Amino acid sequence: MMQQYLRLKAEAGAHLLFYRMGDFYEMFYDDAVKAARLLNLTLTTRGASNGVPIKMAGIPHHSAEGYLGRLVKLGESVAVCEQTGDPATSKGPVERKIVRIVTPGTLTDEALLPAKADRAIASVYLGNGKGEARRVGLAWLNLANGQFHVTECSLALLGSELHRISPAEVVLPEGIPLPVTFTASINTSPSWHFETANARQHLLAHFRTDSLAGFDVEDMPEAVCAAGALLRYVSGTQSQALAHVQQLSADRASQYVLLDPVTRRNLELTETLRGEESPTLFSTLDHCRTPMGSRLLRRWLHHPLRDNAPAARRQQAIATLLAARDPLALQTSLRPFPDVERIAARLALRSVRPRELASLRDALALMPALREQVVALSRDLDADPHLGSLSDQCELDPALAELLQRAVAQEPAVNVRDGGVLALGFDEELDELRALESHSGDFLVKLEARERERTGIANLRVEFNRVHGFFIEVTRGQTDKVPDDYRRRQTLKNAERYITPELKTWEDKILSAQDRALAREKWLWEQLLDLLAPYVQPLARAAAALAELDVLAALASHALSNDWVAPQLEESAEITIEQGRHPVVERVIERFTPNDCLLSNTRRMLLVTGPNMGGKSTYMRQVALIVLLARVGSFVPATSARIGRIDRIFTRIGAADDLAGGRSTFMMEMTEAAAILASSTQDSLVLMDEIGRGTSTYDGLALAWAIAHQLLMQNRALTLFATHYFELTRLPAMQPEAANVHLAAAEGPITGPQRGIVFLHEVREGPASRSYGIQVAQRAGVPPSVIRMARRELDRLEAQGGTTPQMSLFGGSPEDANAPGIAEPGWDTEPEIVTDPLHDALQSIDPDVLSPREALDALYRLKALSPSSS
Ligand SMILES: Nc1ncnc2c1ncn2[C@@H]1O[C@H](COP(=O)(O)OP(=O)(O)OP(=O)(O)O)[C@@H](O)[C@H]1O
Repeated sequence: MMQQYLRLKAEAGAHLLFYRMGDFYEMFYDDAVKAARLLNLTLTTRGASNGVPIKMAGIPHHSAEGYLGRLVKLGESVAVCEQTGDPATSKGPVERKIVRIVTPGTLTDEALLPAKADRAIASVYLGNGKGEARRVGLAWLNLANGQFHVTECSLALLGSELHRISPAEVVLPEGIPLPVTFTASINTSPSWHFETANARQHLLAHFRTDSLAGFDVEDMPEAVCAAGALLRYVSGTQSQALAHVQQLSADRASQYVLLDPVTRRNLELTETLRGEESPTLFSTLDHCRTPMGSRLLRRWLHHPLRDNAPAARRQQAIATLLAARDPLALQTSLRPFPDVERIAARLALRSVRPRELASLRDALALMPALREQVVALSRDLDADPHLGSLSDQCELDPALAELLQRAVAQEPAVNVRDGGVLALGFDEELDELRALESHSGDFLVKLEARERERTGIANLRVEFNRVHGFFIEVTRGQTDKVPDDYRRRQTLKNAERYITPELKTWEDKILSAQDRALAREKWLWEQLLDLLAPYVQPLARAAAALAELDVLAALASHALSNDWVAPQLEESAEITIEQGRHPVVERVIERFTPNDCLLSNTRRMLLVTGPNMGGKSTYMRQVALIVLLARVGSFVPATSARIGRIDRIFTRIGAADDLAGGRSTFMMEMTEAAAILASSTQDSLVLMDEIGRGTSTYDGLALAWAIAHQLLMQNRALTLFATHYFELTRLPAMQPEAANVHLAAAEGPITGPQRGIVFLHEVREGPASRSYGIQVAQRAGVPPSVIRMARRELDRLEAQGGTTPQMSLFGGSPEDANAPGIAEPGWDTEPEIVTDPLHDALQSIDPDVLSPREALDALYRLKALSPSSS
């Protein structure tokens, strides 16, 4: 047996091997140690190999799904091996085979999949070029709905693309590490699977075509390599052909508004910065009634569209639903629909469950009414072509509904192996076998009456149990009345159990009828799956339409209840928002103050100033989210908005240490800024929040200045630049394409909850007049003695005028910011940094090499340079 195990383990490779033994799946050697640790199982031993006991851990087969789910969540893959031979006829160990491989990216079982999120598997293939010329091919497959995509990008964009696709598992050629940081389960395939000829051949064989021309991927050689290898890997994990994977679609970078990983995180699209599920943009908008709708909404939010036409189609459909005041009615009609998308996929993989087919049957009965509802909408309102085409997509051959009606039991059992899943009348032979079973009750009652009369034993009973089958039970006091043809079957404390020739004959007949009925039902089920196979593609199309209707209705109902409007989509990059709100924050605070935003060809940068807690970050994020929503095709939280074609959204907001990646806060900040400077264009929206604050004031201010300069003059991106450096507010005076705005605040009462400062959260033109840092600190509960001291220090610094590091950097004071005629650093030249002799002297000291005497001298020198000593 161990030989057989070792052969199968070699086949399973790095995957854990669940080795079926009776009612258990056993794991041995290192697999047992690992599984025991991950699943908290008891580690035992069985036999020995070379004198060393073999480690073993096991799980009951009936609870395997739960354990599989836990392992997959931890990023493990499992090869499941079953007994395929008949133990009765086997010589030696019964034949076993690996029947499926469960990996994090190839799940299709409902119990293991999250309902509202996709779990795709991706493969990455690195081309041969160098630097920018090096292309990366990416392919990804969502096995639970059959969608198969490819794309190509530069190495620099690989991280962004992986975050967009968000696969649970990545497959790489053996020996090639993933060249970017990305959290997923990593598995490998032989490198030759990725070779062009092999990969193409595999794809052609799968799609049964002579060329890939029909898929429009001929100009993506690296992606084709990745796709071929991926399909081969995934096929290897399933015991079925991937019949539902019928299309290969090319994603082109120009289709979507590009969002880098940091921006996806900062905008809290589907996960908060703390990694929670809500409140996020997705959790706020997810009024979908079906899981497939929720998954599509999630995909839409991560794929804002660059072109206006497809976004406008969605917007128009939402407007149509709103004009008919119908989103709620449509949502009510959608609610009873099951997850048709995943049912269609499992149908293709022949792993569909009886109850799923029953729910599909019930859903199909509702389909005509739903279609009529959508058609009526588009007809009443001068025909909305998009809604019309979604309704057409939902049209299915009535033969499908009829077949399911005929075949599937009204309330089928959970598993086919339990029987009772096919409807009465579907198959004559099955009905006869079942009739035999159901008549058995009658027969037994009659037999019992007859035997009581024959033996004179009034309390004689005919019964059945799983272990002993049918028997006649006689209490101990009556056993002397038992006739000769009774054979003893079992002795209990107070009774004897018997069998008679007549009862034995009956038992054989019934049990064989049960077996035959089960076998017949299993066979018929397979036939049914064959009959349903041609409907997989139409069902997948209908599921896609249902999902889209669900998302459109959800967005419409959110727009209706929150007063959102349809943004006008423009060809040129511009952002005009009147009375905009933050879509998530407006739901959680009572009175949200709306704000405008204007960014255009002649007003490309807004320098946003204002106190801490004033609302700068909220304002910037709300602008980005309104742009993103508009590009998704949704309505937006504003009284009016005009949003142009934006190619990318970049954000540099706050910063977290990347301790795992070995980068400090400041390093992260600069890495992100570098990426923005390298890639933003005049069609990009850039949010920069307090860049440069992670280092000394001089360095920080100088960097912030230079970065703002570059963004405005070179990249020419539409930029919101929040800063506490007042010096930057001078830019507009020198460069009219920049403008100052600030978040207004007012001095509050000395005491009470509003003490020190009142935040108005209102965006006003012009720079902030002061920073209110001390007032915010006071509100935060910094002790009064510290606040008093800070105030004194501030008064002293202000009295000195122009000696704060910020002011000295560029000369002059912030009050002069917009005053004409002041000598400014040349906009086109580097800002001149005025140095501080005390600071310079300090910098030149290296304490590690000074003798005590030299240290004392240095201290005197510094003291002499200090301003207060003069
Ligand atoms: N427009 C608004 N209307 C009402 N409340 C708002 C508005 N904008 C922000 N707020 C509230 O003010 C709080 C602070 O906002 P935000 O974090 O945007 O300030 P900030 O200026 O970026 O602060 P810091 O500079 O300290 O990061 C938010 O938690 C929010 O509740």
